[in-house]
Amino acid sequence: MTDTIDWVVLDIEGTIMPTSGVHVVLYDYARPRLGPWIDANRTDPLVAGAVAEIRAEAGLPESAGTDEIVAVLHGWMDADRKATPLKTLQGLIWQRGYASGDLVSEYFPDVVPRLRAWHAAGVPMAIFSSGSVAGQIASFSSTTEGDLTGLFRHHFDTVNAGPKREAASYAAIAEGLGGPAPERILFLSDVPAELDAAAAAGWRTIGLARPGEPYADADFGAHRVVASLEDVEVSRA
Ligand SMILES: CSCCC(=O)C(=O)COP(=O)(O)O
Ligand SMILES: [Mg+2]
Repeated sequence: MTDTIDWVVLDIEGTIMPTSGVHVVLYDYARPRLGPWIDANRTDPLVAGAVAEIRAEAGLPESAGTDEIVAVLHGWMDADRKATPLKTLQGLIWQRGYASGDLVSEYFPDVVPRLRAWHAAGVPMAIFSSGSVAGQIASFSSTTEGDLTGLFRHHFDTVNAGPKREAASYAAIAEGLGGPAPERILFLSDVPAELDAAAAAGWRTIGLARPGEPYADADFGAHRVVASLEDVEVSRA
């Protein structure tokens, strides 16, 4: 089946990048660098704002030091809690990691050929991920397939759109895309609750159930499900 659409919006983890690429490669890169980054960039408004949010969310007193803040952040990563201030700090650290050559993104093998084909066919694409926009752009700038930043016209995260499991976030993204009819936006994600929220906003949805990924055996309800982007056909006509 070919979906005739105006936009494709893609999730990252589990949809185009293996979960291990985020939870092992990127999280392990961030873990030892969080404390030093906070200490070295205390006056950066992004860092100061993130630290204030972490204190508030975790109920830490003003007197709590970097070690206590980092312990909270490690706990959130262990629990895969994608809290916005954590994603802000990770994104800054990853930006540096990609720029220095420490990090290079790797996607599922079907992803880059498919995205390049859609781009060549004039299909507009955007990303909606819990990873910060800064982290997203950095991750597409240095990949095993070269710089892929030109494939995407927009990037959305939990700051400029909202939580991924709330329909209002998808309505905000539609507005950010210039207000196409919601049924002309196709969202691709591995998480059924995200697909539910997109569908509640009137979007078209396809679930990615990739073998070996955490949501491979999940109940996708009424959402169409594929195992690879090779099984997704889109056109703008
Ligand atoms: C450099 S982008 C890393 C993505 C990320 O941090 C993340 O948590 C992925 O979550 P998603 O919403 O894409 O499943
Ligand atoms: Mg995902």
